[in-house]
Amino acid sequence: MTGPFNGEAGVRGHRHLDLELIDDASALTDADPGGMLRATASAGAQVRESAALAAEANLEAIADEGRPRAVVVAGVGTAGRTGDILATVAGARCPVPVLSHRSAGIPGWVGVGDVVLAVSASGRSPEALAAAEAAARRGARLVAIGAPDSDLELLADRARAPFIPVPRRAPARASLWALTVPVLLAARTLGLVKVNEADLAETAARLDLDADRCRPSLESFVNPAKSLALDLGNSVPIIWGSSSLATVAARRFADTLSSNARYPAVAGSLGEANRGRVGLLDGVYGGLAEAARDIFADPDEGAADPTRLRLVLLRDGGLSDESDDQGEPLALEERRADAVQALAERRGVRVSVVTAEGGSPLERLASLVAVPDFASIYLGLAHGLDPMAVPAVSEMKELSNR
Ligand SMILES: O=P(O)(O)OC[C@H]1O[C@](O)(CO)[C@@H](O)[C@@H]1O
Repeated sequence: MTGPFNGEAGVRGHRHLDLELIDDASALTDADPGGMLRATASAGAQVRESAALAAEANLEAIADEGRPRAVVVAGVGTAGRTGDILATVAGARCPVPVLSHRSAGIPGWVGVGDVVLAVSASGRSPEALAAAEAAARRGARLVAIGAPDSDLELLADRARAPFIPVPRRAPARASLWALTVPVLLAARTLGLVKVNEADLAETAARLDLDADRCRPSLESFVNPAKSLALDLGNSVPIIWGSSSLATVAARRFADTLSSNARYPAVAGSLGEANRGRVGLLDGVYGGLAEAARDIFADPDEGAADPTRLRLVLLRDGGLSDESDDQGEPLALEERRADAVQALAERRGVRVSVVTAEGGSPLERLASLVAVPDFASIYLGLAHGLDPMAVPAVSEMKELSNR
């Protein structure tokens, strides 16, 4: 079926990629009525704004009792991703465990001596609310991060816990940076992560620069997000990160591909994939599909192009300390990334590479997130989808809350 699909739940879209739309800035704006492109372009501003908002919260209160036993970041979806970001930015040298907790409440062992960061963009996810309540009840130190005037703020007030507001900007995935910066700054107050003012300023500047390079008025041959979207069109993306930092970016890309473009994606760490999932390159959507493809076939004569993988390799290349046993040596990560590219190319599987830029881990992460974020939106728009509204998510909430 290539025509538009109008489902019961207001699902619209088409299987083919609308190549003309991609390079028509005003058509792109019309196809994005909720302003997802604009919201995503605010990433740099989010970093600056949330750093200022965090400075106004009384975060020092959580440092009075000294270093915690563990930090639990409680939240789901994008809010949950901020815990992964904290863990990777804190790195292998982080003196205490950092746990991303993605279901309701908090683990049984959490109590006095631990810190719980309850994160929810809307300030009303049952998971984050239950975590905040449980943390207060068990005497753990609590910081709440979410929408102002929300249930979460109320809970924080009641528990006399610091609250950092996240200006409302639906949907949550468009607020990644507004959610992440308060999490990092709370952890910095506890002495767990090194993020200084220059790192924040440079990260914000990097996000601004990438938003400019990915703007709708810039055509696909010079716009890295549009060209990545075109690379991925009608493929099954496999996204592997070369380092732990790049793996967080890979998982974020899978999140935005599924929500903005409604594409399935396999995402993970190359360090782990090379012991198993790398076998996908040999399989029915990998080498076998490439071998069966007739490059001279005329698509107008009904020759079906098999569904194929597209490998997206997120390469970090950041400085890692090879003088001790903290984390993996950079040379090994780089060798693995070169190897998987060679493996894909030998099988005819096409590869897109995004390479991190910048000095600090936060800026490098930003450089691996920004272009893929925009690419997922352009890909959704090219299929006639509204990247902002995901009917299946609303329908799921409605059906499961009955
Ligand atoms: O950050 P919140 O508002 O708690 O929402 C959690 C998740 O739930 C969703 O709103 C979907 O229901 C996601 O978009 C979001 O990441």
